[in-house]
Amino acid sequence: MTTENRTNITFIGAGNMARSLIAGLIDDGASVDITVADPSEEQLDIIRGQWPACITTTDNAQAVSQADLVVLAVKPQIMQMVCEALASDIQERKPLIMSIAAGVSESSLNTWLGGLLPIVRCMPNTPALVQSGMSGLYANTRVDEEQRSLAESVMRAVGMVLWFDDEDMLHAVTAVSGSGPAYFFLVMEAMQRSAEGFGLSEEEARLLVVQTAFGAAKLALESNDSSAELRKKVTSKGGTTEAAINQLQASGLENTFDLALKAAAQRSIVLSGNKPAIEKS
Ligand SMILES: NC(=O)C1=CN([C@@H]2O[C@H](COP(=O)(O)OP(=O)(O)OC[C@H]3O[C@@H](n4cnc5c(N)ncnc54)[C@H](O)[C@@H]3O)[C@@H](O)[C@H]2O)C=CC1
Ligand SMILES: O=C(O)[C@@H]1CCC=N1
Repeated sequence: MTTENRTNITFIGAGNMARSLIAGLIDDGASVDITVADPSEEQLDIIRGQWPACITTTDNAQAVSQADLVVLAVKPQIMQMVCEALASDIQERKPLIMSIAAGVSESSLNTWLGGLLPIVRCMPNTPALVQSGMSGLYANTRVDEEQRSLAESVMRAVGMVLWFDDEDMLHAVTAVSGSGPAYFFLVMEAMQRSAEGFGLSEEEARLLVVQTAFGAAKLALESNDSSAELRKKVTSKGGTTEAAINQLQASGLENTFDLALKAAAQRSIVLSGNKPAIEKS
């Protein structure tokens, strides 16, 4: 922490997810000073344009020199190279490390960064951009209570948080909520195309589809009913919804979703290079 009790947070990588988190932290009025490092001036220009108070640099090592928390927000494929290049600077200060990369294990991060570090792995999702994110978190044993609450407060600024004691469960979180927004967007795309096929304009179709998706999600969040019970309440016997649901079920929707989520979890397992419990069951 700095003397004024402000927290120095450094983002390594200024892409979509980093921007979602920065937006949430700034909108939330969090007491933080943010530094962002990225080799792309184009990416840094977006940060400077949207949040002039952020310090930006193309030098990762310089960016971590004052950090209390380093958020690793680069693609999994380059994480090893980025971490190894930062190891000596990180070892000097030993800040809390938070990685948002899919499928990169805590033990790999710890090894690449020189060892004995407090590390939180986090799997957020893009609705963090509108402070409606869902994040799964896992902390290693070197993370103390203060660091745990720092990591949680960053992610709470952009949505809801669930902690897991078993790191392997982050494969499931990745498959469900990390990648999940894309599944709903695909359903919305399909509904929009079909709506336009009825002769509705693009704007009319978009409003009907998106507001319906929002309303369904809000109702599911606020209701005590399960999704199955809420669905039954829309479905009149012999009515229009039943006709649609019968069609969706006949074409194997539930099985397709099951296979899709398993493919996402499997990809997360492959990226991490190990065999977690979720695969053994
Ligand atoms: N997009 C999503 O929905 C989610 C992504 N994630 C994870 O977040 C991480 C970032 O993903 P996105 O933001 O979508 O990717 P992105 O491609 O938008 O951002 C990655 C950023 O890293 C920068 N970069 C490249 N080399 C660098 C280096 N050597 N040092 C510093 N920065 C470097 C790139 O210029 C780019 O700005 C990934 O590990 C991904 O697995 C996690 C949850 C959801
Ligand atoms: O597709 C990906 O690999 C990342 C992780 C979860 C969402 N996007």
